Amino acid sequence: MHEVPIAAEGKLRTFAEAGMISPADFHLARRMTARDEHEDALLAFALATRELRHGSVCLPLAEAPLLKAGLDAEEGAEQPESALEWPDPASWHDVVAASAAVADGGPFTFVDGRLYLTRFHRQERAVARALARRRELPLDEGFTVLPGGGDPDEQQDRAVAAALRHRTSVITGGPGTGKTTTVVRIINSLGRRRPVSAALAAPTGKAARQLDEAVGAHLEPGAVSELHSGTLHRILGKRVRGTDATYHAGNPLPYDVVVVDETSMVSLEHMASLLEAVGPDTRLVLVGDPHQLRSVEAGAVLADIVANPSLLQLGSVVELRTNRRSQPDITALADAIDAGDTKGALEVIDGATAITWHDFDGHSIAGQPLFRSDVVGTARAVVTAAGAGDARAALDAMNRHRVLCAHRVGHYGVQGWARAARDVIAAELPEYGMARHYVGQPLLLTQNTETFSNGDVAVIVARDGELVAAIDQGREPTLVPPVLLDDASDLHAMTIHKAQGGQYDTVSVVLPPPGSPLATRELVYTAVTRARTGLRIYGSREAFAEAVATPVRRASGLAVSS
Ligand SMILES: Nc1ncnc2c1ncn2[C@@H]1O[C@H](COP(=O)(O)OP(=O)(O)OP(=O)(O)O)[C@@H](O)[C@H]1O
Repeated sequence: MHEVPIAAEGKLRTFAEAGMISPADFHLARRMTARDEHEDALLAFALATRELRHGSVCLPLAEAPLLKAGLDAEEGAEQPESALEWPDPASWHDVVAASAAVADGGPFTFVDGRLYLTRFHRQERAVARALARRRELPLDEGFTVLPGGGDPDEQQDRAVAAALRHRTSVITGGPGTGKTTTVVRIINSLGRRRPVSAALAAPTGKAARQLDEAVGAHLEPGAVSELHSGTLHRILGKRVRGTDATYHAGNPLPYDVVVVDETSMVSLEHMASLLEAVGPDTRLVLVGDPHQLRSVEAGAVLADIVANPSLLQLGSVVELRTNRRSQPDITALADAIDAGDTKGALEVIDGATAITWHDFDGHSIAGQPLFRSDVVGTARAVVTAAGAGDARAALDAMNRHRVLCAHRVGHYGVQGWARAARDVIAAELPEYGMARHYVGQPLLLTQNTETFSNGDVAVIVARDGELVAAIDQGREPTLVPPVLLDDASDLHAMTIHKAQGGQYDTVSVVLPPPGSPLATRELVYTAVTRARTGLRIYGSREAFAEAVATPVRRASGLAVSS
């Protein structure tokens, strides 16, 4: 049974009962519109705020009847969605267009059949305008593409050439396709003429650090005069959330080149701030994998640009396709998932040696023999290294195997699988999990502080007879007293969302149950591409097929504008 706002009547009540709008959507829509607002207009406004919550920038009104019950729907709907009575399309359009809420200065904006919250429409226009301005900038023909050190790769050559030639370029590709390698070549090629100042940005502190390490280690001497790296927030000079950025149109970023990694996770709002702050003389290189899960907040600008490359100059969007890191079966599976080819994906799974399928219906996690050996083997290696005080080796051992779940709670979720893992390990390793902190304890940090970022990983190690927490921050882990990590969560399992940007030798993916609103193509793609050499999939074939057939819909005007 879905929560239904008491004040909802008539059509709004029916839609709330069906899980199509939440009480928050209803109240927000009501608060922003007139008391006597037409019922159908109110429905459109409530659906637009719901879609925003789910990551879309706008609601294309004509597509509203295709919407499914909310992502936060946990149980079956009282009213099946199919029984809902949608307003007649033409009169619905007219009623919304006539509402005072979409008039100039109103809280909503209705253009070309797309209904926005005005704030997001403004951000989208700002992104579109900035991209259009940058599309008019001259091409730079004078740079020479430096050869890469590895095997010939035509796409990588094209990507380097595109970034040298165009002020704005986009380099896409899955894990291991050479995105970082290409960024190094771009900066080295630019630096041949004169040393360049460069900023390396990413949506998370962890991704920014990884980029900094991977790129910094391979730059040619003298290629850069200055190299800054950090979260997009930090690079823009936003110290605290909500405060004004140091860099903006009136005070542009002082770099020759700005590289943004993991751009798929950048929201519309952050992209608007970034584009505003990048001056015409600064080269902008957006790097990422548009097939992954999107940003938590609204917008999917990277995917929009890939869907509508005319937003940029011709030839400035390049896709890298050769994965040199992951085992070929895993790459083949990722390709089939990405293509929405369920049958092909299942064939890859059945014929693969590196991938195993395990039917799981929500019962007896601990009864899965491979799960037992995966988690016990990993824990044994972590505990041995941690007991010997070798923090680096303990953290590396943690990357041997990772359990990734779609859900947070329940039998299919992180909670259930982490508990099962702890129990299975504790039965084999004495003292394991017996205290608040113990040798070999794997932790996921959930806060941003001066020392560490949300998403960082740590392990408890023994040093000189005491327990210390070693945070994985590059080659040299940072050591802190465990008490500083009191908010950390147990890392015997983690969500697929949190695993974005990371890779592990072997990954156990726990699919959501059939019918879960979380089951999407991007979720499964993100999960399987976290694996380098081995992949176990726990779930039902029905749930897998359902997810592969369900690409995430994120509506925006950018993807369709010209
Ligand atoms: N042309 C090439 N020839 C040989 N090896 C290559 C080539 N390009 C990349 N590699 C190697 O493939 C591996 C993956 O490359 P890289 O780290 O650049 O990929 P990526 O797309 O940035 O991966 P991720 O998204 O996971 O960070 C690295 O070990 C890199 O050295």
